[in-house]
Amino acid sequence: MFFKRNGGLLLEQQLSSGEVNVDKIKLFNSKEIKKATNNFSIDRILGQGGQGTVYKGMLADGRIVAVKKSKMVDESMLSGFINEVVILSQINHRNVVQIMGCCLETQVPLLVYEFIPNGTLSQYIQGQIEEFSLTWDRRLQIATEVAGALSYLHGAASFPIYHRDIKSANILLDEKYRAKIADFGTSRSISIDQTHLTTRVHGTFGCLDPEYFRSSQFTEKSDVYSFGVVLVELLTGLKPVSAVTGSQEEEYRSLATYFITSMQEDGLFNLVDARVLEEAASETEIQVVANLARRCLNMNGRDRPTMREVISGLEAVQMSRKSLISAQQNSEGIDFVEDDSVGNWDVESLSEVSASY
Ligand SMILES: Nc1ncnc2c1ncn2[C@@H]1O[C@H](COP(=O)(O)OP(=O)(O)OP(=O)(O)O)[C@@H](O)[C@H]1O
Repeated sequence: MFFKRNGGLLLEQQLSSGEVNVDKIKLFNSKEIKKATNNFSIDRILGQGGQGTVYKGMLADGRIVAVKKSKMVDESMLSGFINEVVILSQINHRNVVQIMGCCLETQVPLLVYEFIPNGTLSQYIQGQIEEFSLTWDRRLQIATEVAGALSYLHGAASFPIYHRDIKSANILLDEKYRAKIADFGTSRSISIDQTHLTTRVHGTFGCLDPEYFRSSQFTEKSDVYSFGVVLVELLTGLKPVSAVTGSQEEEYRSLATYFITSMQEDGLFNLVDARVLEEAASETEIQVVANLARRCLNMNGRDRPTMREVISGLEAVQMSRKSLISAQQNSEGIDFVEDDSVGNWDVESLSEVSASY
């Protein structure tokens, strides 16, 4: 009965139509999941989101998993769950969280993912996890990884997939602090939704493309906008939306607007996180990343870069840094391994290319 009510028939239909990668999706039984999560014990809760609660669990074979339990039952939310199964089953990318299967024979549907141990990017940016602060190199690496995953979703997968809710709270960090994009509940693939038109606007305030908000037309450039907000968070260490202090009524400031205005008024460096200012080898590095972020946040989607362009901008900064470190080690007489990918990057060549980013 629950299997039917939780969209099991819809999933079976997708399975038989070949839209779901059957090898990747295991249908778990409820006993297995109850045992794995110690009957959904409170001390196993990893986090709570709009769609439900996520628990840590251990399967009988010893694998550690994250189990998302929906907080519905509202019929309209069911499609979000099945949607996430269908989309994730088709994605194979090292920077996208892997789905392992689902369980539909419980009162509410359950999704089972690989467990990602180091929390969310937003927790680090906002200093909620104090024992580890993100270096400038790690921030650049995370941004490049997320950009790589989005570029894959937009173009390299067998058909385009739009995430539609990119934000630092949906970027998980693994044991080596590598990024994994999570939460595909509202994502869409073009093969499922040919029109790209949606009646309900999905996304998160502060991270949502204003053009999509006006038109209800979601494009790959809407994900690019949300990525721009993440890039600004990494540069500044600020939240996407924050309450304006001292205001009588509830007033909120959008980081994207604040950032663009500050750049226009030559105030970029007042906004940049202290750690980034300290660790960047030159202001040009920060300027290149800030210019990229500004372009991602363009009001007009057509004027935003593709994720591919964003990757080459970020890689230019990373290569310039690597090249600088090699040169420093060389001048200090430290042995270093020649890295051909680095090339002859220096601050000047980065300055030259910075205009194009
Ligand atoms: N695979 C995972 N491994 C470890 N922790 C996870 C995993 N998936 C989710 N979490 C934790 O659970 C929290 C909520 O997850 P998620 O954002 O997917 O839920 P949601 O209900 O869909 O949220 P949203 O409000 O963004 O729609 C995350 O912020 C994270 O802390």
